[in-house]
Parts: sequence; structure tokens; C-alpha cells
Amino acid sequence: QCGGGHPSPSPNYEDSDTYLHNSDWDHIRRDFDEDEDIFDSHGLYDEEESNIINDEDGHYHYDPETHRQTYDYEQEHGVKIEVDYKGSVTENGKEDLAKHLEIQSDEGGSEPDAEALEFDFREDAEERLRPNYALDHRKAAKLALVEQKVYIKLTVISLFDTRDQIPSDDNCYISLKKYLKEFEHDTKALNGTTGYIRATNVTANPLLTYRMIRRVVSVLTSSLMEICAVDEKNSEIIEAIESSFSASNLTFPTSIDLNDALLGITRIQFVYGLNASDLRVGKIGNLRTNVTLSIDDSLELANYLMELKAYALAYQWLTAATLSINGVPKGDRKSATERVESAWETLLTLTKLKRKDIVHQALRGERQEQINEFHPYAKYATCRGEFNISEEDQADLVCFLDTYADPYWTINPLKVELLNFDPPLWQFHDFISDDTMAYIKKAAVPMFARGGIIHESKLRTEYTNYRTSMLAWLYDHNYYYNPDPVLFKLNKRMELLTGLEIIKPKSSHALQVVDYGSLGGHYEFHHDAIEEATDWSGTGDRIATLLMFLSDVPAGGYTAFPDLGIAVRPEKGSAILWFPLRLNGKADHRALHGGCPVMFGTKLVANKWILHNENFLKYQCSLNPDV
Ligand SMILES: O=C(O)CCC(=O)C(=O)O
Ligand SMILES: [Fe+2]
Repeated sequence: QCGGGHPSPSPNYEDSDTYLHNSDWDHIRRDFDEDEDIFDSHGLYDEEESNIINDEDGHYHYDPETHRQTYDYEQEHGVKIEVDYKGSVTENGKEDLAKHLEIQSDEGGSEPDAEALEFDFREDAEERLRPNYALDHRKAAKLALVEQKVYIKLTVISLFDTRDQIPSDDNCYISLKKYLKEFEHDTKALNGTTGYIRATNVTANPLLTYRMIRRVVSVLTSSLMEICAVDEKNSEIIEAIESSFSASNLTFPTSIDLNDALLGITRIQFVYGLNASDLRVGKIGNLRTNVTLSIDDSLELANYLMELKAYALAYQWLTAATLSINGVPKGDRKSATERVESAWETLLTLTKLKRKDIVHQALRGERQEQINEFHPYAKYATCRGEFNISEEDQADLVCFLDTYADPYWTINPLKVELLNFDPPLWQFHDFISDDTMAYIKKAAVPMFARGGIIHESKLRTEYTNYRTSMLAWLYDHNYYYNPDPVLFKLNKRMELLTGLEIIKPKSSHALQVVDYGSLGGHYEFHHDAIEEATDWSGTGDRIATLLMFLSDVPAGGYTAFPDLGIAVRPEKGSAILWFPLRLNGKADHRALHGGCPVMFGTKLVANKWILHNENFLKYQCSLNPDV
């Protein structure tokens, strides 16, 4: 048995390394009052500053003294914006953008590429840098901490306010009670934990993260705040909520965040074929969690799915909502039943069916292929661990300790496993040390911003549901400016492993660190090769990908190769290697791959793409169109 490769059943999440790390809390804690005693510190705060890598001629500039960060569009777009370390565009940044746009419109008909002109820099910066509560589990952890403060303040208000003077039908008071109850609903699932521990528990579990975002968006900030704001006498309540957010420099999550969360849950449900009835009681694939979803959680999902015309999934959530009615206290049952009934009516109208007991029958064949971003369900078989490697192919696979490739490996041999013979796909166990992983993470976390994909114009990045993750570039090969000893050593190790140039300028991309969060973050199937190699940055195309897993993932998150019928379960410290480009310069379509949605826990990886021009002697191209 080779150890890695083909996934075995998911481990228990509590044993795995899924939670936020000590160094993450540096960045989270900076925003919080430290004397708040609701936070159990558990030694989570680690003062030591990391050796942040400056990107001297690239896009990012990070100043570890001031924690100021700028994002520099100069190379690509002739514009530079300033952002602060929390990822917001600063006032200076906004002015720079405004000036740039003015200049462009003044110049009227002059040259710049039509695509670049059309491109809205402000929108791009706002999208890339907006606080993203569904994709960014660190942001979600901050929200969990703030919400806890809000809860405590509101509880105090509800207990010590002059209660006898408040009529029992006061709407503000009713919403307040409802909100407190919704918050407390999760206490059991979170084993009564508070502070940072609670926050990590919330953010590892997509159902709890979804519940939190929905609770804050639809209960706390819309219904409660709107209802209470109409009367001056409730100002204490509004003040308690607003000040908790502003003291922590946190903006309110919005309906965009709620939509991202709904999409995340939907994606997990769809890709892994999970039933709403299981999710409703906290069962996520093989994992059992204590979470229960409320009627409103289920209804919100049902309504969202009806908008997507995903009626079969909506049907499941309406059934789940109906099942939840029994658990509702007598007094609230009538209104709950009405809300569920009205959603059923909507489904019947939209599907043009007359009775709800025939909806399921009618939708059985639908299988959801048509939902917007979703591709046929069958395509995700590898993500679900349904493999189809023949015994014959398996016989080619080996694992061994490599001490021969280079004398470097003699003392500490490389643990090699061949996962596929042709095209080759390798896994190297224990490739990267815990210290190096911690170092990379510490450098990357403050620079995380939403990851995108290269727009077809190749001129810019676009942000789509095709790839949902937070991302940072570490400019590890700028050793002329800032030789970083740790990353230099890692790159050297990669060179000895691949036999390719990685450290020379332009021989590889900067190290791309990607965090998929915990709410269904994924990267759709794609090719790493860009193909129009000659036009592309003067570097040549991507010939090899070395993907390092910096975390285990308790459920989901495999790197899947659908055409090979193989998926690799993230194993912390291991790396996989494959070749996106054929020797004839075309993408090797067999190397199609993607990052499957994270079902539970968080997924962190680092990517090294090795480029052709500096490697043309070592990875020789061929005129034979068939190779
Ligand atoms: O995260 C993964 O499993 C795949 C990542 C990937 O394919 C990429 O970043 O190009
Ligand atoms: Fe990729």
C-alpha cells in the first residue's frame, strides 16, 4: 500500500488539521479588543512577526511595519491602487482609480485596448478585495467573534431592560428574542464553546457558516435592525449592534454574501449528491455533526434554488422545511406552516404542476443538469471518489523511496508514488516540512484576496463562480531583490525533484497560495496550459504543475482528474506533479483537472507552475503533432 493516492474514507474531522492556525489569529485578533473576556486565549496569539516577502517588481507591496499593502496595476493597466492590510481600497486608492478613469475618457478615441477600456478597475478592485464572508473563513471567523459580542450585549439588554413596560407584541422585542433564540440554537452543535474556539468550529462547518451568514443578513441586520430602528426607544439595541461591528472594523455581510453561502451549500449538495434531509440534521457525507438547520434555513435554500430553476433540489429543501415544522414550538407553528405552504405554492406554480405529491415524481429525471454554473452531475464522479481505473492500469503503479535521482536525496529519500502512468501523475509524500508550510501560510494570509481566472482576452483576471477561493502570490523567485532563504530552499528542492529550472527569473510563476475556505470553495475543471504561449508574458506556457497540499481536508476537496478517473485526497505536506503541456505545444487534454468543493474543514494549497522558455532545453518541444 502506497499510503496516499486513492482516497480512503474521510477521517474524523476533530483529528485533523482543519482549524485556523495560531498565526492566523494574529491577523484576526489585531481587530479585536483584547480585554474582552469572552475570548479564551488558549495561547493562540503568537507575537512573532513573519518575514513577509516583498514583491519588488510585481503587483503587491506589503510593509510589515505598517501592515500597509498596495496593489499595483502598473504593469498590466498603467494604474496603481492602494489597499490597506484588511483588503479595503484606501481613499488614496480610490482617487488614483478615479483619476485614471478620467484620463481614459478624456483621451477619448486614443489607443488603449478596447477590452482594457471596458474594464472597470474600480469594480474589479471592489470585487477582489471585498470582505468575503462565504469564501474567506478568516473573515467568517471574525464575523463569528463579532456576532458573539452582539449576542452578549443583546442578551444583557433583553434581561435588564425595563421589561414590564414593553408590550409582549412589540415587534422589535419579538425580533430580538427570535434572533437570540437562533443564535442559541447552535450552542449544542458547538459544544458550548466560546470565543476563538467557537469561531473555528463555526468556520470549519459549512452548515454553521451558512447559518451564521443567514442569521446575520436576514435576521439581525435586516429584520431586527429595520424593525427596531423605527422607534427611538430601541436605540440601545441598534447601538449595541453597530458599535460591535465598527469596533472590530467589520462591515455587515450583505445579500451578496448570503448568495455566495447559498451557492456554496448548493454546490456541495449537488456535486456530492447529498440529500437535504441529511443536511438538515447535520449529516455531511460521512460526517455527522450536531447542527440542525431551521425551517428558515431550508426555506431560504428552497427559494434560492427556485430562482435558479433547480426545482428538484428546491423540492428536497421544501420537504426538509416541512419536516422541521414538528420541531417548532406551538406558538410559532402557525406562521411557520404558512411560510412553508406559500413556498410550496410557488414551486407548484413554477413547475406548472397541480399537486405537491406528484412534483417529486415529475422532477425525478431532471438531475439538475441545467442549473446555471453546474455541468452534468456525472462529471463530478471523480470528486465523489467513484474511480474507474482498470486492474491492468493499476499494475503499472508503483511507490518507492528515491535515493538515486540526485545525491541530495540520499540521506532523506523522496517518497514517490506513481498515481498514473500515462500521462504521468506523481505524488511525493512529506515533500514539504511543517515549518515551511507554516512560513508560507504566515506570509500569504495578510495578502489574501479573491482569486480569479484569466479572462479570455488574457489581459485581466475575472472573478466567477468557476473558481471560489482566496489567493496570494509569494514572489519567491525575486531572489535578486529579496533572497528569501526558506522559499529559496523549497524552490531548490523542487528543482532537484523535477530536473527543471524554477529559480531563474521567468522560469516559473511566483508561488500561488490558495485557500478554498470551508463553504464549498472549488476550482472547476480546467487546463493549466494557456496555449497561446508565444503571446504570453514572454515566458512560454506552463509545462509542469507542482501542487503542494498545505492542509488535510476532512471531507471533499480532492484534486480530480476526470479523464484519468483519478482524484487525489489532499494530504498535508505532500505534493503532486503533472504536465499540462504536450511536447507539441498543445494542452494535454488528459490533464484536465479541478479542485473539488470542500465539504468540511478548510483547504490550503500552494501551486508552482513551471514555464517553458527557460526550460526549452530540458523540456524539448517536438514537431511531431502526435506527442
Ligand atoms: O486545488 C486544487 O486541487 C487544484 C488547483 C488547481 O488546479 C489550480 O490552481 O490550477
Ligand atoms: Fe489547475
